[in-house]
Amino acid sequence: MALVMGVDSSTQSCKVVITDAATQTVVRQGRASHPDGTSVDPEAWWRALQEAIADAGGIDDVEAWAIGGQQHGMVALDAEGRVVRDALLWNDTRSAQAASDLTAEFGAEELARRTGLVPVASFTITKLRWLRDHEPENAARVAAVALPHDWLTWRLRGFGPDIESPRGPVLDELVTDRSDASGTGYWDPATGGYDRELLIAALGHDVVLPRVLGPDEWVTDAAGRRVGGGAGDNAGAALGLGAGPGDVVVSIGTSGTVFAVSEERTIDPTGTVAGFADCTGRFLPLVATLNAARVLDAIGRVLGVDHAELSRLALGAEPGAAGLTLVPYFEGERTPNLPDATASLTGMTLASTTRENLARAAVEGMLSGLAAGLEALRLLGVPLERALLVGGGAQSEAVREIAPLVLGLPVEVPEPGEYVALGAARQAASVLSY
Ligand SMILES: Nc1ncnc2c1ncn2[C@@H]1O[C@H](COP(=O)(O)OP(=O)(O)O)[C@@H](O)[C@H]1O
Ligand SMILES: O=C(CO)[C@@H](O)[C@H](O)COP(=O)(O)O
Repeated sequence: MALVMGVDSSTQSCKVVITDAATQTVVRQGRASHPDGTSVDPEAWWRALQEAIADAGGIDDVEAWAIGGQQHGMVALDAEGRVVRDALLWNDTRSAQAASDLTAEFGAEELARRTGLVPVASFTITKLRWLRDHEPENAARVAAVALPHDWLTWRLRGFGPDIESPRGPVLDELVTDRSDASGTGYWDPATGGYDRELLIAALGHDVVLPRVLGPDEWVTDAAGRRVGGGAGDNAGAALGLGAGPGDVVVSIGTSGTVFAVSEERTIDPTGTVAGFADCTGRFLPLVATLNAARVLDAIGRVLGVDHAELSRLALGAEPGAAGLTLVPYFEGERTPNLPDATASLTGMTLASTTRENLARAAVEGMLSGLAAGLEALRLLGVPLERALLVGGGAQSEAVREIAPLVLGLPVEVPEPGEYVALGAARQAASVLSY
């Protein structure tokens, strides 16, 4: 039996699955936590990856691997391969002004046409502009820019700055895949090439960027094993789920995302739908919100209850929560683009202000952002027949029951599983020709 490893290095944790390459059956798995915060030292992800691999029983018997991960984070490296500063994550909104500046300089339509994206603070290009404007000395030291999954792939292949990495800082060995490259804001989904003019406009100078591996391309690690190009986490989930035409994946993790696999690339000059690529050679129109599973975590904390009790409370209230409405912009918001917004609770009367209604308003408010995303996909002509609900928030019974009402689509909840890591494992199996 040939074994392969797939990884999901997500916002909150690192998950590893080791599967039978022929059947995709999970043989072993492991996980480790990531630190909180929107600005993180990538070394913490590297330690978590090693911990999760150890938790999964090691990879000595694995023949190929691939890593999926949270998208967009800026991992800036100097000429020696050292990280220049903590990575700015997809949910760090400090680059909101940089996003507006870049949009003003090039125009939303042109950027959507050239990259599939209209900049918001989540995208890597805005983080590079922020670095140029706010930390010019750090910006000047940047020799390469990678994304979280690119950097971890590079480290696990045996590259890196220190004696721990005997293969040395070979920046040209950085690789990525189409899906994550398409979230940078300086990659063109039409040509599959980087848009260096935009990169230079953002950072101020040219740098090494990871080579974009095609769906069946692979590199090797220090042990000679095949390594796939990996994936952004959403594209990884689409692959792991085997999502097809008519399916829309609704993922409730730290981010809320709705996305579909499409044969055609999408261009949305309003910026609501990101015109990402997937990791199989197709496209992945996607809408993302900054406020998803943590909305439930926050309201659970306020009510002093765990997830199970929060769910029970929410299901004890009527639809509409007697008019209590939570607009859950706790971390600002990305869709709609309101980086400085805060959350609000309205419709409070003596009658409506109950624990049950507050729990229900949290679930309904969080899902409403995703329903707006579905509508935006529908307006772009993406066929939507059923929703596949995944991510940590999908473990909530209340979310599962209320989702069809708010989303207005039949909702299927696949067997609980680490679909991003499973997608990465599927890619690893395919580079072994399974
Ligand atoms: N039963 C549950 N009900 C609601 N939320 C849950 C439940 N179980 C886990 N979560 C939440 O799901 C989130 C983690 O989901 P995950 O998809 O792994 O996130 P990410 O991919 O962003 O790291 C956490 O915020 C966690 O509290
Ligand atoms: O920014 C996006 C997609 O554009 C997010 O989906 C990130 O990729 C983080 O994902 P999770 O860790 O929340 O799953």
